[in-house]
Amino acid sequence: MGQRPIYVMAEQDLPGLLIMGIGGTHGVQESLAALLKKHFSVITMKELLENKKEVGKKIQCIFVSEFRPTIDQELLESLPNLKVIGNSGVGVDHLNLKMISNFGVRVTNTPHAVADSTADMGMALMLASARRLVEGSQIAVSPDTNYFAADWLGVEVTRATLGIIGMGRIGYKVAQRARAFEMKILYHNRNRRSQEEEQAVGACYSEMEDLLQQSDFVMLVVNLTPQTEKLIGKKELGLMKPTATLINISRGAVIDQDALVEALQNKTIKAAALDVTYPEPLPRNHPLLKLNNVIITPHIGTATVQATHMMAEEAIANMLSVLNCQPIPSEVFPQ
Ligand SMILES: O=C(O)C(=O)CO
Repeated sequence: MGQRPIYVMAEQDLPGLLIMGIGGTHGVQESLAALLKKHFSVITMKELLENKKEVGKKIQCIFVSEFRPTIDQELLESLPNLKVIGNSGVGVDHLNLKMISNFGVRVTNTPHAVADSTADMGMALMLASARRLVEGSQIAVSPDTNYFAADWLGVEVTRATLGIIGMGRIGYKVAQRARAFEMKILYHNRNRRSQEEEQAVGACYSEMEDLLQQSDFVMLVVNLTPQTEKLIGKKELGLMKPTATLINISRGAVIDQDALVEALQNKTIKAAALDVTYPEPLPRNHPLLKLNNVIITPHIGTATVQATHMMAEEAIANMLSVLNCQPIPSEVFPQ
């Protein structure tokens, strides 16, 4: 087959792309915008709102940034030529997939680009909690210099038991990392991994109950769906060891937060390390913020230079596939 000619399109001929985050471009760094501009005629929310009728017609794609903005019926009605929403990130719980598909619009996500950075975050939270990094850092910079390491004993992650709930791409990457720490790895997932995949990381499939009872660290890596909402509640927390730590890198709503506060206050479990909460950010008077056995980070699982770029690249590839009627690498369907 001969090589296809490459057409360089003039900017005005590029497909219109609306970039959505807070305030349109906010959160989409300059270099990212430059990357998107290579393939699309980039339109901000401000520009759309200034001239909905004319600008709305040009938009064929929406790039949804990590700020997870709301895409409602009114917006979709104003974009008659919209074909695809390219979500930058794997979780699409902020999108009403059924409503969007009723408009004949495809949704794509970026499961490959997020996997390493999110798995790293899970490990970082586990280590930080086990070794009391946040408390240690606060002590080290406090006016009190009269402290002893023996007062700040942590626990070792090495050779501890890790229970991974959700063994998709990210969960599996966590297992690969945990193997290097010689951890005993249990996992629970809708679908069991193949024997080869289990053996490659030394992970054993486990029922939820057993996993919760045996693990020193329980890490949540599931998607938020109606089936996983409040997956971890009072009963599940009650099954965990009093010495165990709960780590969440999925979505806040996967945990019944009131039950978690109670479990942490009553020392039903030892600690929690959360990159995600419900809502985000938590109200400043939320009881979780007052507990010293909790580490909370502001949903930064994919907040790395590399992941941000890879996510944009994966989203671009997805959106261009839709526009060019080619197989779509990562399409999300309504359940
Ligand atoms: O990819 C996502 O959806 C994330 O939230 C990563 O933290």
